[in-house]
Amino acid sequence: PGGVEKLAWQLSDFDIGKPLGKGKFGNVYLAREKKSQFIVALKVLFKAQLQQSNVEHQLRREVEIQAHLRHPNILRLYGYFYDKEKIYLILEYAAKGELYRELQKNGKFSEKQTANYMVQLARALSYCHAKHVIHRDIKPENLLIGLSGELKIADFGWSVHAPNSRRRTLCGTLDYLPPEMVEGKEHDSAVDNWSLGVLAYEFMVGGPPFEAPGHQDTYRRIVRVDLKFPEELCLSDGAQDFIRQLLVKDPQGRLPLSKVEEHPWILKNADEVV
Ligand SMILES: COc1ccc(C(=O)Nc2ccccc2)cc1NC(=O)CCSCc1cnc2[nH]ccc2c1
Repeated sequence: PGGVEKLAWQLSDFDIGKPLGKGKFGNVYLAREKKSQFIVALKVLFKAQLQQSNVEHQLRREVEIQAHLRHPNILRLYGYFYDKEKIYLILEYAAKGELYRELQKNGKFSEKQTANYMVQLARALSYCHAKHVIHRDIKPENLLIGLSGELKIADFGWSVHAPNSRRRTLCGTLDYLPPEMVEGKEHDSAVDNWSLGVLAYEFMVGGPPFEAPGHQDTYRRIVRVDLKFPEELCLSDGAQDFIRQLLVKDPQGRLPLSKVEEHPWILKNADEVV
């Protein structure tokens, strides 16, 4: 009967389409829920692999966190179901795909495009911080683009409740991590403010600010906040000031997310506040 909350989803409720991506724990497929014809992304995770990597608790926490997040710039997790060997995540489908492909294709974004993305990210992160969720992994690979070109923070493999000092296994790139995290210190939501600055730099310059040949070199550049703007790029003073206000060693000294939309460079370059 209509209106009765669906008890549990199952695979036969969906038509499976093309693969959207291959992840560490499983693959993602375009899918359509048969009754409603609603398009989703179905992420298939293998229980065995999750157990081997001992990340079931992380997935459980993430599903718990995601269930309460509803924001236009945060990719939705609509639900999940499982069978004997797999867990299926029913995710929002971002029709315009992965942001880093855009970045690779164009090399870099304009100051206007970047300012608009900064506003959207600041709103999504403010929303998360209000719910005491810090993302800690804001990088181009974790950003998707929705049908109307809006940004969606898409991967919550590392979101935790703030404050947190759990040492993050530095397997991924250090490029987006703030000094306090690379130094393994206690960190709070200000880590996301730092990442916003790294992203703004990467969007307008085409590569992350502290890129270096090796881990150690990147580490040193981050803890020294060794920030340089390529002369030939003629990045506007406003853009440089915006980035400098976020890439501050002292977490408390970083531009608060609530002040991002008031920054002169944002006011000048972002489209009217919707
Ligand atoms: C809210 O989102 C997520 C929530 C949880 C997880 C996850 O896997 N958690 C996990 C897994 C194992 C251990 C611990 C935690 C992943 C995502 N998000 C994505 O994976 C984004 C790309 S898949 C979707 C999607 C959409 N729209 C697209 N358009 C083009 C490609 C594409 C791809």
